[in-house]
Amino acid sequence: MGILSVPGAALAQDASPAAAQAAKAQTAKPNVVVLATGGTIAGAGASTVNSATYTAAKVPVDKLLAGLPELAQIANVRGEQVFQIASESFTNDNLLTLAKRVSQLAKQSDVDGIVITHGTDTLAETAYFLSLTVHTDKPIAVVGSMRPGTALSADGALNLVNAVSVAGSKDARGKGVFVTMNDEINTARDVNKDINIQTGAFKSQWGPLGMVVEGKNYWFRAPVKRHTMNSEFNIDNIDKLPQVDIVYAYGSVQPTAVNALVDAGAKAIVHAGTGNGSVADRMVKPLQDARGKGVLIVRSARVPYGFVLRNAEQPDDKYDWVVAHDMRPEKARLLTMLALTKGANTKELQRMFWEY
Ligand SMILES: NC(=O)CC[C@H](N)C(=O)O
Repeated sequence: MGILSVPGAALAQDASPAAAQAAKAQTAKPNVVVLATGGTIAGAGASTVNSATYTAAKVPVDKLLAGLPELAQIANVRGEQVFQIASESFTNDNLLTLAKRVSQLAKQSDVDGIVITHGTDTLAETAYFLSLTVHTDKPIAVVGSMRPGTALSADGALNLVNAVSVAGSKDARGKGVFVTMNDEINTARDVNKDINIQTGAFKSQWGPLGMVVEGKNYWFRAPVKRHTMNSEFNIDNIDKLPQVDIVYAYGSVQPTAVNALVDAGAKAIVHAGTGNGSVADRMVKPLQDARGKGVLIVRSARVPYGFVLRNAEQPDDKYDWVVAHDMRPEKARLLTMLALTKGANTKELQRMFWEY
């Protein structure tokens, strides 16, 4: 019998073997908490043809869950409204609040898995932050949608059902934090929003871990990088994140932004370089000067795929710079902030970029 066809609790009154089995299946259902933060998955548009023109973060979590009776067949689900915002407005404080709540819930014996509903714009950042900071082997699935629930072919309902299904499954334990959208199970570390108008928006350059179909997970690989239980960062011990900013490279770029950010107190600057993390000739000295003032310099690339090699393009050893490996600038920023909470130097930060 498929997981979606387990009979309801009402049968538990009946003493027949089938009813007893059904009652057992009922009590054996995992307990999954859905933490809602907003985004399109909680969005609403004026008409069914509004797939891209709508207001995000409108529908409260209880209404979202009530609209999906399928969830009750998979898990005992309850919701909590943590925020109701569009994810481009997420702040470091939002990350801390959310991760601390996830960590608290993960410690509860009556919680088997956690789902976070989230706007898609910064969803991959939040997922990576959770995978770096929450110490648990319980599955955490971060999910959003590309179309509001009011649109034709809305994707949120199935994405959410799949997220609950993955978060409630035993075979997802110990595999970290996932992004479950468009039937794929991607690992938080690798996944990014690569398309801004289609439902297949989330991609990992190293491929998905697996797929979830009709309530069953099909795994093809597992993450090899450090996460959750094996992370040296623990959200329970982090109350503040340092200022780390990103400087974007482009033709004719000038040092204005780097200098302003150093003056504004940035503790590290992630340089989103061209190509293989290359740095314009006129930017090298300002970045070296920033490093001279104690600011960490992380060389990443604005190119979405591939990775940045140490001492290629720039003499990182000589300048005491760090390379972000395959981390996109916005994810490199998160790891750098966390490293700084531990007082990491450039050598330690570089080690972290290889390991996480
Ligand atoms: N598809 C979405 O969720 C995008 C909506 C909004 N920009 C957000 O990230 O919350």
